[in-house]
Amino acid sequence: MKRSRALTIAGSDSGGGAGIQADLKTFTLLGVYGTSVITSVTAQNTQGVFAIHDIPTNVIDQQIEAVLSDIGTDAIKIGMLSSKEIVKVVTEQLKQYKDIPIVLDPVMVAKGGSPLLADDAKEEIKKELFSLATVITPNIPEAEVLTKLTIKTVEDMKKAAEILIELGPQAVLVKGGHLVEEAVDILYDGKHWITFPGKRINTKNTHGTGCTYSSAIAAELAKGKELQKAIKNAKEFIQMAILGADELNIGSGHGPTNHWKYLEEKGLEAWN
Ligand SMILES: Nc1ncnc2c1ncn2[C@@H]1O[C@H](COP(=O)(O)OP(=O)(O)OP(=O)(O)O)[C@@H](O)[C@H]1O
Ligand SMILES: Cc1ncc(CO)c(N)n1
Repeated sequence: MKRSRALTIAGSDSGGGAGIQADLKTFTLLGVYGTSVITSVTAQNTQGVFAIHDIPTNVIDQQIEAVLSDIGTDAIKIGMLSSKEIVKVVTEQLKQYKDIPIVLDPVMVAKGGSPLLADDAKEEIKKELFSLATVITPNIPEAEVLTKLTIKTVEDMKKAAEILIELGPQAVLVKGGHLVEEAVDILYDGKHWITFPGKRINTKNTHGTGCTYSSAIAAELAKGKELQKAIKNAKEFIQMAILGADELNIGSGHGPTNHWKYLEEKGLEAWN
C-alpha cells in the first residue's frame, strides 16, 4: 500500500516522549511513513534535560538533502532548532520546496523550564522561517515571547495571532494548553477565526504534547487534508493521548502522552 510521507526536523529526546521520537511515533500511528532530520541530541527524561548537543550544520544540511533528494515528503514538521546557524541552514534548504506544507512549532523551553533555543535564534526564526510556514503553532509562553504581550485569555490569544500573522505564515494556531480553565486552541489565517475547543485534562503527564500535536497536524496534511480538518483530527489525537497518559505511567516526572490511544479508539480508520 502506498503511504504518504512526513518529515520531522527536530531534536532527539532520549526519553522518547517529545522531539523526533514523539513525531515518528505519531506519523506511524496516523499511517504515514516518517523520515527525520536530527538538529540536536538531548539527554532527557521525564524529570528534565541534562545535556544538549547540537548537530553540525553541514550534517543537518546533508540529512535534509538525503531525505528530500530521494524519498521526498508530503509535509514537514519543524520542532527544536537550537541555534541561529541551525535556523539558517534549515531556512536555506526549505526555500527550495515552497509547495510542501510546513508545520512550524517554535519550540523554546522543555516542560521543566530548560531552554531549547538560543535568544538570537528566536529573531532568526521570526525573520526568516515564519514566512515559509503553512501554520505556526506557538503555545502561550512562546506567543508571549514572540509578541511581547501578556496572554491570559482567549481574547489575548487572538491579539497575539493578529501580530504573528503579520510575520508571514499562512496561518497561526495559538495553543491554549497553558490556560487555566480549558485547553482551547485558536486558528487565524488573517481573515477567519476558528476555535478548537478542548476539555482541560488534569494530569502531570503532558511531556511532548506540543511535539505530538504539531506532528499529528503534519501527518494529516501529508495525507492531503485541508488545514482545518488536519487540526481537528490532530486535536482529537492529542486529547486522547493526554487522556490515556496516566495509564502509561512512564518515568517519575512529567511522563509522555499515550500515542496509541487514538489508534486504539479509531481502529485503522486512523490511517485514512
Ligand atoms: N492538560 C491538558 N488538557 C487538555 N489538553 C491539553 C492539556 N495540555 C495541553 N493540551 C493541548 O495539547 C496541545 C498542545 O498544547 P501545549 O500548549 O501543551 O503545547 P506545548 O506547551 O508546546 O507542549 P510541549 O512544549 O510540552 O511539547 C494543545 O491542543 C493543547 O490545547
Ligand atoms: C527534543 C525536544 N523537542 C521539543 C521539546 C518540547 O517539549 C522537548 N522537550 N525536547
